[in-house]
Amino acid sequence: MTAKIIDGRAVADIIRTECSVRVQRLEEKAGIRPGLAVILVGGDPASAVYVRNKIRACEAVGIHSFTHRLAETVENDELLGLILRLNADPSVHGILVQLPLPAHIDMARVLETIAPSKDVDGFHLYNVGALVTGNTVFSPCTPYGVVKLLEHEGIVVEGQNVVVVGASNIVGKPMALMLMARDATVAICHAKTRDLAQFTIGADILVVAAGVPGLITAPMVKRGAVVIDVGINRLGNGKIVGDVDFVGVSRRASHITPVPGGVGPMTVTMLLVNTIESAERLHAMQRTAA
Ligand SMILES: Nc1nc(=O)c2c([nH]1)NC[C@@H]1CN(c3ccc(C(=O)N[C@@H](CCC(=O)O)C(=O)O)cc3)C=[N+]21
Repeated sequence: MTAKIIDGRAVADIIRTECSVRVQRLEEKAGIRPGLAVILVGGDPASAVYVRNKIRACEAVGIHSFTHRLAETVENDELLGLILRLNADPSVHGILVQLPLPAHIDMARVLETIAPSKDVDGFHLYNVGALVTGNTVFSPCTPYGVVKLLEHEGIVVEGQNVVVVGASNIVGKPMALMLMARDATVAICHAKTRDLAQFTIGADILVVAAGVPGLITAPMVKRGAVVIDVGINRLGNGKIVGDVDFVGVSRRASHITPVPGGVGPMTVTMLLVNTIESAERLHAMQRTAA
């Protein structure tokens, strides 16, 4: 068997076109342009590239972007003060603080200061709780992107055995919750899991977000499985690879996502979707209040 390669850029393009239409409609009906504020602390080159990509993606669909670059040495209070001002700014519908943050910054405090109604990453505890209980406000962008990729490929989740490798707050845990909400049977594996292969071999759908290049090899994958690779690892030679041995696993899986060009472009796209949804929701709330 040779797997179908799921083209994340193509699906992202379709959704971005839908985004442009929604932005235009909001402009015509309500005179509102969705706005996203991105806060970047420090000069990490990878973060700078990601932020630039997010800004470019916003502009392409007509979302207003506001970038705030703060020094590596910024004090907690200054960052928190900026967030409070953005919370109160009616032209801002989404606030994203690029992670990771420098060690002296209290990340939990930062995430809890973002107004839940503008938390387009879905990292605020309120939004985490909403996701757990099935009252989702904002789905975290990467797992949301995976769900949309599966939908676009016509891959049924209900009743399937899904294994998520990686238990981070940003990907693994919300991914498991979102798939449970869609009636999959979900197991989560992590760095302390004994005999990882014993779990992965049973997966109809295998989602890998461990950050370990080459972690998943062909013998660990069931024939005909759907394999979603969330990993992004930069090797010594500058090459970017996922967590899955793409060539080997392609011979066993029915579908596989490449890196780059798989989940990554979807992450940015779902940020756009969340920002537009936020603008629509905040606008509807203001009308109710008026
Ligand atoms: N508050 C916050 N929210 C985030 O969503 C967030 C973050 N912080 N910190 C960093 C991670 C990483 N992330 C990616 C987004 C897009 C690609 C992406 O577009 N990748 C392309 C290009 C890969 C490349 O060439 O580097 C691809 O996979 O095809 C990757 C990674 C969002 N993150």
